[in-house]
Amino acid sequence: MADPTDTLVPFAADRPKTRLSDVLSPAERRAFADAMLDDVLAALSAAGFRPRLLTTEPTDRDVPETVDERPLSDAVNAAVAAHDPSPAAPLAVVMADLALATPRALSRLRAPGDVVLAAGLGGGTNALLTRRPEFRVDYHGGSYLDHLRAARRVDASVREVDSRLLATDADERADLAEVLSHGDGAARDWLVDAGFELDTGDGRVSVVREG
Ligand SMILES: Nc1nc2c(ncn2[C@@H]2O[C@H](COP(=O)(O)OP(=O)(O)OP(=O)(O)O)[C@@H](O)[C@H]2O)c(=O)[nH]1
Ligand SMILES: C[C@H](OP(=O)(O)O)C(=O)O
Repeated sequence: MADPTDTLVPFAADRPKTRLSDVLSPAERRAFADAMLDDVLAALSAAGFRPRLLTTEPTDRDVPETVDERPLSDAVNAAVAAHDPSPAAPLAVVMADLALATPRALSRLRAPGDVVLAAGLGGGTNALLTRRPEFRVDYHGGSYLDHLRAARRVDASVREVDSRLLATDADERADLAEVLSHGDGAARDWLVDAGFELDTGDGRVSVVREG
């Protein structure tokens, strides 16, 4: 087993998954976000990562956590600076809504390189690992390309991890079909218990909610 890799897991505990407001109530969005976080933390631990929540408000989880109310990028960059990453002590950042992430897929973040990036659908950055103290994150608004540029600015080598399992984050209604189709953890169970089913009509599979 590789040395435990310190890993930040950003978690918007106070206002999760607003883009799912069309299908979930505020309480349901928090419950679904918690279920996905359960899955991510389990997969990280199974892969030898040492997670620390970077949360907007305290949680009652048995996981080390840092509470930081600042916007996502500011909070993550402060934690990166405090960690001072190096090849001997890399730092990973893995989003809490990667409902399909497996230990095998997450282990690919340990690829060689100064900065390892796993893209998210829609131009985001769902997971990364940095071995360079100068690298800083810039989330939202097509962050994947921003992170490629940020790596170049500090002359950091980049390894890109092409993984459907890491690229799938549950942001919008259409993503729920991916979780129902391919998930096998708490997030999928939550959707089934909430009455979601696959709608296998013509074209791409979507979801319907019974009851
Ligand atoms: N600590 C912290 N985490 C955040 C913040 N915003 C988002 N996150 C987390 O970062 C990851 C990616 O977040 P997004 O998909 O952009 O936002 P989200 O809150 O999950 O969903 P939306 O509200 O629909 O944008 C998720 O794990 C979020 O919980 C923030 O301001 N602070
Ligand atoms: C955090 C953000 O997620 P998105 O807004 O792309 O879902 C990003 O990956 O830059």
